[in-house]
Amino acid sequence: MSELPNIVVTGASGRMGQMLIRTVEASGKARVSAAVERSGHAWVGQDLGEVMGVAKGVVVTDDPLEAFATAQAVLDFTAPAATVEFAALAAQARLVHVIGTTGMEAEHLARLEPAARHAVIVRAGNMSLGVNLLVELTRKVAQALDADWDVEVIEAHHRHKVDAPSGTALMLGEAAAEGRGVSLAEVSDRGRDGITGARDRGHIGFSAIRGGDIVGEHDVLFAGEGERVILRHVATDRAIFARGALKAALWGQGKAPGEYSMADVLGF
Ligand SMILES: NC(=O)C1=CN([C@@H]2O[C@H](COP(=O)(O)OP(=O)(O)OC[C@H]3O[C@@H](n4cnc5c(N)ncnc54)[C@H](O)[C@@H]3O)[C@@H](O)[C@H]2O)C=CC1
Ligand SMILES: O=C(O)C1=N[C@H](C(=O)O)C[C@H](O)C1
Repeated sequence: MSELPNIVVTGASGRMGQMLIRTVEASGKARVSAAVERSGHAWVGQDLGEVMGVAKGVVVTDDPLEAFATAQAVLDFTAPAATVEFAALAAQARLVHVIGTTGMEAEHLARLEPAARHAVIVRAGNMSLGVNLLVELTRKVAQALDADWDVEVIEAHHRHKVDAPSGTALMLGEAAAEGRGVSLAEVSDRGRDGITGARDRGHIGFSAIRGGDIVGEHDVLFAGEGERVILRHVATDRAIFARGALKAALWGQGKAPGEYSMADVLGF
């Protein structure tokens, strides 16, 4: 019997699910004890050793309750409706729930609150070290520059991405708004089209590009009169998100119940 922490990966067959399984198994710090997919998915009932060539003996299940029963953490990069269901079950089992899922609306976030009263949740729209550093830099630059500098967050992702702006773009927009001491909800400009009128001073704009296999690129543009400052992160490998998620799962062990961010995990 292994002494390593048991980790469940939900959305096992997904782009991130597969990366998470490989990262956990290669880490030597934890083991994949269960893998969950949605009912009806072709992977349900299959051994990971057969479908992925790693974690032999782990049979993909569509029963999260059973999967969570013997684990210490769950890495969840799926979809908002699934994530809120997993949060309730993870709280019952007192697992650390690492949530990478983006596109969460207010009603989804509200459903995390009762779960966070009983268990540790670490949630971030981006789990990479570089992006979380960029968030801190964005807050600082926004603090230093006044509203004569227009802030625009520009992101690019692969053609399969279903939500926009990206979770990362929203984190960056929030950081810029915090730096300026304003509420993002009041100054956010999303999806300009047609005769929009001139740009409002102090607003924070968002633009989303979707195409090909782009892993994830984010620019925060501060556009002033006669000069521009651009902060940029480019992801070339999904392993950066998986490494952050595993770090969060290990960090969360023994912490008091509550919702935490990657900034907490990284000590920023
Ligand atoms: N926070 C971060 O660092 C990152 C977050 N993401 C986010 O992670 C999410 C997933 O991204 P991808 O892996 O690219 O998507 P994907 O579509 O490749 O994978 C999602 C997986 O979740 C599964 N799923 C959906 N509902 C389920 C349910 N009820 N039970 C079990 N499995 C279920 C799907 O079958 C699919 O295999 C997205 O919201 C994305 O934005 C992606 C990369 C990094
Ligand atoms: O869907 C993706 O792929 C990604 N999603 C996250 C987001 O919405 O920001 C993180 C990363 O950019 C990749």
